[in-house]
Amino acid sequence: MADESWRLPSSVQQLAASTQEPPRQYLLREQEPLGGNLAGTEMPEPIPTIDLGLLSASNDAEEAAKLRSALQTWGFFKVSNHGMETSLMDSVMTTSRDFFRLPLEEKRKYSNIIDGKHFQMEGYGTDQVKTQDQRLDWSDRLHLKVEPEDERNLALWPIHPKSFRDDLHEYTLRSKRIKDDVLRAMAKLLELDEDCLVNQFSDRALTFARFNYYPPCPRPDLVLGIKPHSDVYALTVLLMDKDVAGLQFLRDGTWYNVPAVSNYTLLINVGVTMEIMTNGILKGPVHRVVTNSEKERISVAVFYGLDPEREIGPIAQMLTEDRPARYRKMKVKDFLAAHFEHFSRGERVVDSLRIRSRFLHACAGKT
Ligand SMILES: O=C(O)CCC(=O)C(=O)O
Ligand SMILES: [Fe+2]
Repeated sequence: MADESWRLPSSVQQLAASTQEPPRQYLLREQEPLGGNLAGTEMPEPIPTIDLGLLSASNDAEEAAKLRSALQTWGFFKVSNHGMETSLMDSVMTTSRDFFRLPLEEKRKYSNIIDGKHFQMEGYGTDQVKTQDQRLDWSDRLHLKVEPEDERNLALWPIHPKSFRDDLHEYTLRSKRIKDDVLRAMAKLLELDEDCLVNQFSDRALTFARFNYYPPCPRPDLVLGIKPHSDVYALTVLLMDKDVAGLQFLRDGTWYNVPAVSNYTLLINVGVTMEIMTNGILKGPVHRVVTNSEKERISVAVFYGLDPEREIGPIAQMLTEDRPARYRKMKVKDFLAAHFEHFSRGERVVDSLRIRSRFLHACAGKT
């Protein structure tokens, strides 16, 4: 039988502890589609920061203008005055760190590989390896479905550290309020009904939490923590490591470093689902994570997606005669499956959904 062991890469954390030479599958190729130089450029301005309290309580015009500019220029921004206590963010970070410090056998109880061979989206491990020549990321992760709540697979929710489950539950309740406030502010900017975007997320909508762990890497010049991608869901709320930087966003062909700041930061970014729903007005920015030779790094991402059983496509209120649908409709679960195929090849799923411009012109010409 053919050797299929390449489908089951070892934990990167374990690899990092035992090697000075990352294996070939982790190394950047000569021709990288989105640039092989991993040293990013400093952002030309501080990360745009939106006072969410001010924006949602009084619809402050200055904050709304800042949000518009952040969305147009970067597709991501930091939120302040968001109602999430520092102690909760600290707890989530500490619990995440404690989880990754557990012995491998303990973490493997939550493995994303079933029966030693089948990959599932949820659980502890690495990304799915689909082809033998796929470039691998220098990170491990724990990926959990948080909503719908009745679909939580608690067998994959760690019981050590003890506070893990409660912290995650509490954290995602708070994070949901932030997501709703951001969606309302975005709807206003787009001149939609205030609840138009919030209402796209029914009680069957998906929420995932992903705990990313990047061990120190002996070759940060050649190895990425996460390959370039746009997040597939609608919105991401990212809790960043306050001590170690690594995240970079691509803008006009340049990779910009998101600096680490000394207190906990919640970064919000648009994902491809939102790009499609807004008919391309909002863009899911491409980002990646670089590695660090000395320090480990942790981030916690909460992803907000739609009900997998519904269709994804531009929302009706975003379409006009001058701006017909740019993306074809598709069932959300098929769209997500297509995304994971594209991601493993370092491509963006949204490009495959685009309605070709010739067709667009033909539609625009119709009365
Ligand atoms: O670790 C980070 O800062 C970003 C992680 C990320 O891009 C993701 O989980 O999709
Ligand atoms: Fe991401």
